[in-house]
Amino acid sequence: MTMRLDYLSIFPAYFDVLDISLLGKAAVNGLVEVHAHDLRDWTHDRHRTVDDTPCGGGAGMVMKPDPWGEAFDEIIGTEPDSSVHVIFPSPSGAPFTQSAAQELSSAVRIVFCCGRYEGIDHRVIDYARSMWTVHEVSLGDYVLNGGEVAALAITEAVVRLVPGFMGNPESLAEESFSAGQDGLLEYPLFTRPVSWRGLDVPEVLMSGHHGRIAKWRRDESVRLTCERRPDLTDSDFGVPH
Ligand SMILES: Nc1c(O)cccc1[N+](=O)[O-]
Repeated sequence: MTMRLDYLSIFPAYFDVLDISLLGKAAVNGLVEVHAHDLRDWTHDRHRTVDDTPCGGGAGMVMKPDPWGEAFDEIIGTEPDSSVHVIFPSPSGAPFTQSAAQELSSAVRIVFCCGRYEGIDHRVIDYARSMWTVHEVSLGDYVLNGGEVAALAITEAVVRLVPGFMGNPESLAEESFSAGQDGLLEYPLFTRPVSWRGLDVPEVLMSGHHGRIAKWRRDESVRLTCERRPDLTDSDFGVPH
C-alpha cells in the first residue's frame, strides 16, 4: 500500500526536504507518494491573493476560503470520502500524540493544510469536516508562523510507523511513548567507549545480566517520566524502589 501525502501551502518549498533521508528512500520504495502544492495556484487575481481582513475586525489577515475550496476540488475531489485524512496543524488543535501517529500510519491518503497569517477561514475546516476525516492538531503551546513545520514533524512521526519504513521495526518498540514502553519516556542510552571524559557507562549495562539490565532500564524510564512528565504517569508506574 502506498500512502499518498499532499501538502497545501503558500510555501510548498518547505516540503522539498521530504526528498532526503529515510523519507526520500520511502518515496523511492513506493511506500509514500509526496505532492506539495502552492495554494496560490488556485487564485485568479494578478496578485494571487490568498488573504483578506478578518470579519468583525482585529489585527492581521485571514486566509480566504475560495482558494482552499478550489484546491480541495482538484486535489481530493468533490465526493465525500472518510478514508481521506485532512490535517490542519493549529495552535488551537488537539495535542498530537504518538497514538495519533500510530492511527494515521495506516491511512491511504493524508492532506496537510498549512495555514499562514492569523489562520484559515473556519468554513474551510467545516467544509472539510463535511467531506473527509479532519484532524485539527497542535504540536505544542507555542506560536509558529504557519503550519508547515508542524506538518513536517507530523509527517515524520507518522511515516516512520508505516510498515516497511523502518529497517528494524523492533527499534520502534522501545521508543518513548511507544506501547512497548507502556507510554513511558525512553531510558538513557550509552555506547562505547565505556569511559569518556571521566564519565562511565553504568556498570549494570556492562554486566551482561539481562534481567538486571531490563530492571535498570524500566526504573530509569519510570524515574524520568515521573520527573519530567508527571502528566504521563499514573498510580501504576509509581516511583522506582
Ligand atoms: N503552534 C502552532 C502554530 O502557531 C501554527 C501552526 C501549528 C502549530 N502547532 O501545530 O503547534
